[in-house]
Amino acid sequence: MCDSLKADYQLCEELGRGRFGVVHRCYSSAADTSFACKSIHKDSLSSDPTDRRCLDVEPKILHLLSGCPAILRLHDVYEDDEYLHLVTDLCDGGDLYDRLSSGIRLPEPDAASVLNQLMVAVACCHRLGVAHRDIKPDNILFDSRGRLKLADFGSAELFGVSEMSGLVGTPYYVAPEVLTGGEYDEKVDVWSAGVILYIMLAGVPPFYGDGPAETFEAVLRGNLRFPTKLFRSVSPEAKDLLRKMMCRDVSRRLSAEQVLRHPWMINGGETT
Ligand SMILES: Nc1ncnc2c1ncn2[C@@H]1O[C@H](COP(=O)(O)OP(=O)(O)OP(=O)(O)O)[C@@H](O)[C@H]1O
Repeated sequence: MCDSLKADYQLCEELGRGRFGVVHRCYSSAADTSFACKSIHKDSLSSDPTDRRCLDVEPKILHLLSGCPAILRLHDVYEDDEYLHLVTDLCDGGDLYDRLSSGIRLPEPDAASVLNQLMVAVACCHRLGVAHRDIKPDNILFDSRGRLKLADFGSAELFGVSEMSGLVGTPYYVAPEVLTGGEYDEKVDVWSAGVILYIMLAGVPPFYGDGPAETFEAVLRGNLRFPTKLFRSVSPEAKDLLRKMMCRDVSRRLSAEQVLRHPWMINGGETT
């Protein structure tokens, strides 16, 4: 354990474990507040360059985004021979994955409130030249007051400096242009957020198959459908927004800012 971390924070209970490390609650007596401390064990990262780049990229990008609302804020970074420790906002209100995992469907105003906070975060990333590239319910956390915090920037990339390419993301949420192997832009995040909106309203993802390969196939070739059984009570305005977020033609897909200005968002999901 890093001495300078111990001097600044008291390490408390474990909150969870990921592939590369463990997350604890930590308490700062100076600030009289609790934070989360993610400790990444450097040896647990394979020699895979994609895994190793998380060590560099995540703290740099979180630092760059530190003024953005609705993004997990990085407060401190500590490093020793074995570990990298990232001290961030504490999100003890759970994540969107847990809220949706029972196939629960949210009323439109609740879905609009989640999407609004998510798109404020995404629009801020895009203004600063950052594409998240792995937007999914597990990476959408809530603090104790229920405020949304977009997390996990280990797959994020700066665009504008060079073109983005490479297969990153998670099967249900990945945009089709990522799968075709060419270059793509930050609108991959709008597609993923559209998939999340669909799941919030329908309780199931728009594209899925038996296993990742079939899901990729469905993302690449499937039509966006609104089965009557699931969408009978969903408003035409919400369906219009879904079509415009999951538009295969990237030039016609809405930007994050345009999503925030869509009538369904402006009306907070309240329809007449
Ligand atoms: N800021 C936080 N506040 C509260 N709990 C957190 C916070 N960050 C992570 N956690 C908890 O710790 C667990 C592990 O988080 P971590 O970011 O290491 O991995 P992950 O994103 O779940 O998985 P992976 O990194 O393997 O893709 C999470 O599932 C969550 O329960």
